[in-house]
Amino acid sequence: MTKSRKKKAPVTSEVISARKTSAKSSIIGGSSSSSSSTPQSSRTVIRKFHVLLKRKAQLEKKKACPETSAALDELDKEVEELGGLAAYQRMSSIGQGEDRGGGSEKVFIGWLREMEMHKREGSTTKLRLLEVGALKHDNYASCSSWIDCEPIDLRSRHPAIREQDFLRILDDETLHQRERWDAISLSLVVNFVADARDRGRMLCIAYDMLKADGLLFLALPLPCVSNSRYMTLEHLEHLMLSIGFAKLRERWKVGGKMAYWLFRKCTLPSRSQERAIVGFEKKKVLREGGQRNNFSILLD
Ligand SMILES: C[S@@+](CC[C@H](N)C(=O)[O-])C[C@H]1O[C@@H](n2cnc3c(N)ncnc32)[C@H](O)[C@@H]1O
Repeated sequence: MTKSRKKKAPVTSEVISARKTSAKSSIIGGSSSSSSSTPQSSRTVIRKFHVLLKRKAQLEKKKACPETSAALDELDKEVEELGGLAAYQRMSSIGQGEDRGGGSEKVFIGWLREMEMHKREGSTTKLRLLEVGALKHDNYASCSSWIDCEPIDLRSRHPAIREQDFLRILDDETLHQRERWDAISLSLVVNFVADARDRGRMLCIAYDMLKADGLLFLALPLPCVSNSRYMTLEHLEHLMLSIGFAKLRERWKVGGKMAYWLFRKCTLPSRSQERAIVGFEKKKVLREGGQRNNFSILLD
């Protein structure tokens, strides 16, 4: 008897392999059609994107053959019909505003104020912030007297947003990005990356780019940590520590949609200054149950 496979509900988090040039060109080249902009329709479009782009990322990992290539073309067409990354970004900005009562930056700014970072006001050096995955260019405009923000994204929606793949930022040596930033924001970006090892790599790149004691703001959809087979709040905290990030703040509520953390870059504990990846290089089931999602972050 054949076992009927139950379709898993898509996790809002597991999205596309935007890193890949092929993916980038097809997704970014979207025609920005797409539906109306009610919160409900924006969520539907986002969900459709996530499903399509996750399938695309899975196919891209397969060995090249005519069937795979035809299936990829078909997926590209469907993504294109939805409007490409342009439509995804537009819908994200609508949906997120509604769901969260504004952008994540409000949480981050609140924490920075609590830590009296705004008292840099009047001093000659502003807090240098790299905002990765910026839908808007002016999220931190209200703090421009003490925050100097550089927004970047895979696809820029404004001339002030630099088009840059964060996963490739260190390849460009002319930028001298290493240990240059006081703070980095990764809000709903890590979960956008389809590959678990690329997610880990993203966090390690953030570590390398921060100055000593620099701050990392991380925001994820809560189910990524509250309902994943492979991830718990505690596991995330341990993983971050093994990269070299100590938790300063955390915010989420039971039944909520979002989870936020603030980490401080600390000196790596081992003598060789290498990351301790033991326990984080392979997926391990941490939660049983049928209705779980598969979100994970791996280090190598
Ligand atoms: C869901 S939106 C989140 C936007 C915003 N940060 C927020 O919290 O509302 C994710 C954004 O991250 C961008 N993004 C994803 N991967 C990226 C990467 N590797 N480098 C730069 N931007 C990336 C996407 O293009 C998209 O605009």
